[in-house]
This record gives sequence, structure tokens and C-alpha cells, in this order.
Amino acid sequence: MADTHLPRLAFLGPLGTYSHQAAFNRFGRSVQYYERDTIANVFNALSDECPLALIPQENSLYGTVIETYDLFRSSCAGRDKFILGEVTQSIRHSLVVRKGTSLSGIKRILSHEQALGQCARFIEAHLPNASLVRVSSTAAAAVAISTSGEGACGDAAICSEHCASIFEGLEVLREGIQDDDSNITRFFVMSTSREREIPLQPATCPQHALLRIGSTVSPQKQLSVTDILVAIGLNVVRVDRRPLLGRQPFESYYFVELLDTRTDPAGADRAWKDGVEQGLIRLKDKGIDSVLLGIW
Ligand SMILES: O=C(O)C(=O)Cc1ccccc1
Repeated sequence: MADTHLPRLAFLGPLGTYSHQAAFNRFGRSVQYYERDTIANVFNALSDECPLALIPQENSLYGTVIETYDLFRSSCAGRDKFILGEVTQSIRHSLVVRKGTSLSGIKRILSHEQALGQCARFIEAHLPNASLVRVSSTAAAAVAISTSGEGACGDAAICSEHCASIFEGLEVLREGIQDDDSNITRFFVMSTSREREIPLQPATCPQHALLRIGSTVSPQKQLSVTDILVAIGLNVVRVDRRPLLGRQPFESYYFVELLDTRTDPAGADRAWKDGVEQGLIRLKDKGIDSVLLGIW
């Protein structure tokens, strides 16, 4: 039974997703799990009733989770939704079918876009003619096959092996089908408050920060990535770019992740936060809009 005193944590469901595995491995019984059916609904669930969420951010084989960065364009990101931590989860995909379906009988493969991408070589080699069907999560693909009866005989899901045992009528046809054995997804832990204590989070000094850079204050001046990086003046470890809608065509949001590489732990916590604050001030002084999406 759910312990209603524990904080709620939203995750991409249903049970059996990699998000669920990552959440449970990280938080165990310290939270109440609150399953949502899309990444957008996980993000939107963050509220007084649900102060925590786990959102997939990047995969080591297939790259950025675009849906997540698109959600970070919304004005509530960095205003009342913040990144306060990260979790990594190793991912091993299986090809799961209704019992009795053979490889040659598969006409469609259902999964989350990320999982389809992470298994592209297997699909090309073994199921080149199958149509790919994007669904909201890997476990949602398993549920669809499990509940569609005989109609799903030509369908396969790419999901965890575990899904074949939790949903009825399924079996694993192949396992370990990802393009490389080393397949890791990084998730962000998000909250509604910058100050919130994250359950079971080790008391280490923050080392990361994510900034969203909008456009320059002056519409005449095209935003240059060099200007951004020079103004920040801190160690940048990744930059993602997504369209900024509602302005000129091809205007962008840049998402800039910073990593503190200093090794001296003394006062590192305050020093890192101050360093990031100063970077934000330098951006502002150059007329560049920026929002701090999280520090962890
Ligand atoms: O669909 C899932 O299981 C998710 O948690 C999203 C996802 C999909 C594939 C790899 C990592 C995360």
C-alpha cells in the first residue's frame, strides 16, 4: 500500500519502463511512485501534490531525448520546475512478442522512439521490412501487444525482458538487441523547489548546472554561440539546440550544461553556485537572455 507521507515521484509508466527501473533503483521505498503515460505528463505532474519527477535526458547510443529539451522551452522550467539531480540506468533491450510469434512473422515493431533508435542495427539486420511504430514508452508497447489478443500476432515490442513476465501472454524472442552492450540512459531528477531535499541523495557538492539561453535583447543581433560560451566563462560540457517558436524562423534556444572540474572540495558548494551566478550576470550584461534550469 502507498505510504501517503512519502513525497510523490512522477515517472514515465506503466510499470516495466526503464524510467521505472531507474526510479526504483535510485529511490527504493523512499517515495510514492506516480505513473504518467508520456514524458510531457511526467513534467506537467510536478506540483505541490507531486514534488518530484524523473525525466529521461540522454542515451549513450541514441543521444538527446528531444521531448525533454522541448519541455524545457516552457516558461515554467527554471521558474517552478528545477533539475536537482541525475541518475543513470543501464539499458538492455529485448524483442518481446505474443507467445508463438516467430521472427519471420513480425510485421510491426512497437516501442519508444529512443528504444527503436538504440536497436537500429538489429532491426536493419533481422527485420528490415517491419514497420516501426512509436508509442509513448517501451512498457506501453508491451501492454499493447499483451492486450490486443490475436490481432497483435504480427507485432513485437522492444522493451525490457521484465515486461514479458509482468504482462500476460508474452515471451522474449531475442535479448540484448541494442546496438552496443554498453547502453546507458541518463535521467534528470526534477523538483518544484530549488531548495528541496531529494530523498537518499548523497550530501555531495553540486557540480552541474543547466542553462537555457534564449535570444539576444537586441533583435538586430544574431545570437552567436561563441558570444554565449565566452560570456559564461565556465566549463561547458554539452550544448543542445531546439527551435525557439514564435519569433523569426531559425531562432534557437541553446541548452548549455556546465560541469565544475575543480577538485578542491573546500567551500566548493558555495563557490560553484557563485560561479554559475556570475556566469548568468555576464550573459545578462551582454544582453543575452538566460534561465538557470537547475544546479546539482
Ligand atoms: O520507455 C521507457 O521505458 C522509458 O523509460 C524511456 C526510455 C526508452 C528507452 C531507453 C531509455 C528510456
